[in-house]
Amino acid sequence: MEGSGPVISVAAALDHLLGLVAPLPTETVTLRAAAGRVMSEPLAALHDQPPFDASAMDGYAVVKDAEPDDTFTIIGEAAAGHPFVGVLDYSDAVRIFTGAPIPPGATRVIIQEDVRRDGDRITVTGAPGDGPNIRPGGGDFAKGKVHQPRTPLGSRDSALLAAMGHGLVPVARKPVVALLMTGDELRPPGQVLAEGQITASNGYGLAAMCEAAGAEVRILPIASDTAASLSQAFRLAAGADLLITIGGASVGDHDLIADVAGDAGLDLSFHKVAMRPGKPLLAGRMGDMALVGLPGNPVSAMVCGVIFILPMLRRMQGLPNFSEILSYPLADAIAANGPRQHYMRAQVRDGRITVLDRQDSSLLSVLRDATHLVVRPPGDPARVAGEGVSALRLPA
Ligand SMILES: Nc1nc2c(c(=O)[nH]1)N[C@H]1C(S)=C(S)[C@@H](COP(=O)(O)OP(=O)(O)OC[C@H]3O[C@@H](n4cnc5c(N)ncnc54)[C@H](O)[C@@H]3O)O[C@H]1N2
Ligand code: MOO
Repeated sequence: MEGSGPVISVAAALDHLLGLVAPLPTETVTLRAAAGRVMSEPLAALHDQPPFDASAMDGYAVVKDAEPDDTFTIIGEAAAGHPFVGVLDYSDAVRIFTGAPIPPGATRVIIQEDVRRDGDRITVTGAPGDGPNIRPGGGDFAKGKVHQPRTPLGSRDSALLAAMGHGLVPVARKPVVALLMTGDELRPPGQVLAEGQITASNGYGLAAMCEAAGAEVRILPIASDTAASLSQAFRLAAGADLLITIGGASVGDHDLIADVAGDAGLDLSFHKVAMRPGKPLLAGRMGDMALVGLPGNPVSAMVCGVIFILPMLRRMQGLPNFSEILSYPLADAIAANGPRQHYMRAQVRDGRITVLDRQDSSLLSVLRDATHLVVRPPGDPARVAGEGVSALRLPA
C-alpha cells in the first residue's frame, strides 16, 4: 500500500478524519452519571431559583424601613422549609432564618445582631444596614432558563442542572474506541523483556487520553506482525465506533496495517501526512467503524492523538472543533523548519517558550517534560529569540 495517494496537509487530514465520524445518538443518564459527558440537548429550568423570595440572614422580617429604637412585636416564625402563614402589620415582625420564605408583604430582614429581644418584642439597637437581606425569587435564574454548555459537564454544571430541577440529563453516547497495539517486539507493562523486546507504552497513553476526552476504551490484545494476527484483531474490534491501530503504518516489510485493513474492507481516505512526527498516519472507513492507523513511535502516536483523535472524539460527542493555539515569545532561537508541519515539544516558563533540545519521536520522557507543542508550518524560516511562535497546550 506504500505510495498510495499523495502526502496531504495536516488541515486536509483533519478534514478527512472529521468526515469519517458523525455525532453519536443521545442517551439519557442520571445527573451523577452525566458528569464529564457532553449534553446533547438543552435543558430548561423547571422553576425559578430561588423559587420564592428568601431570607439571606437570620433575623426578623418586617414590612417597613427600620430606624434605631423602633420596636416590633414578634407574631410568628419562618424557617427554611417552614413558611410563616399570616399577615404582618407595620408594628409586627416575624422571626426568620436564612433560606426561609419571606412572609407576604415583608420588605426587609433586620439581622439579629441589630436588635435587642425581650420576650415577644424586639427593639432596633444599631442602624440597620441598607440592604433588605432578601434574595429575590428568580434572582439566580428564571424558570425556562436554558443550559447546554459546549464542553463536557463539569462540577459547576452538575450543581446548576440540579438547581434547575434535572435529575436526568440527555448526553451523547460515549464513543467506543478499540485500541490495537501491533508489533512482535511489544510486551505489556510489567512483563520481563526478552532480547529485542520493548514495553508497549503509547496505547496506554492514548487510552488515558481518549478516556479523559469522554470515550469508552477497549485495549485489544497486542497483535503480532502477521496478516492473520492483524485480521483477527480487526474482528475483535467489531462494535467500536473508532479503531485506532498503533504501529505498522510505515513502509517496512513488517508494516502491514494498510494492506491487511485493505483486505478487511478499508476504504482508505489517505496514507501519509506532511507532519512531524506522524507522517505515516493512515485512515479510512472500515465497515461501521472509522479506522485511524497511527505510527508506532510513541511520541508520534501521542501527538497524532492530540492533533487528530481528540477532535474526532469531540465531533462524535457533538462538540465543535476547538484547539486553543496561542503565541509565545521564544526563549531561544530555532532553526528553519523542513517541508512537514512540525509539532515541537516545548515548555512555557515565565511567559516564554523553550523548544526542547531533543525532538526524536521515540522520547516519551521529553514529551512528559513538555507543556506545549510549538506548531511550525512547512518551510517556516529560522526564528530568533523573542519572536512569537504558535503553540498549543498539551492535555494532562
Ligand atoms: N524507510 C522509512 N522508514 C521509516 C519511515 C519512512 O518514511 N521511511 N518513517 C518513519 C517514521 S516517521 C515513523 S513515525 C515510523 C513509524 O512506523 P510504523 O508506524 O510502521 O511503526 P513501527 O515500525 O511499528 O514502530 C516504530 C517504533 O515504535 C515502536 N513502537 C511501536 N508500537 C509501540 C507501542 N505500542 N509502544 C511503544 N513503542 C512502540 C517500535 O518498536 C519501533 O521502535 O517509521 C519510520 N520508518
Ligand atoms: O513521523 Mo515519525 O512520526 O517522524 O517519527
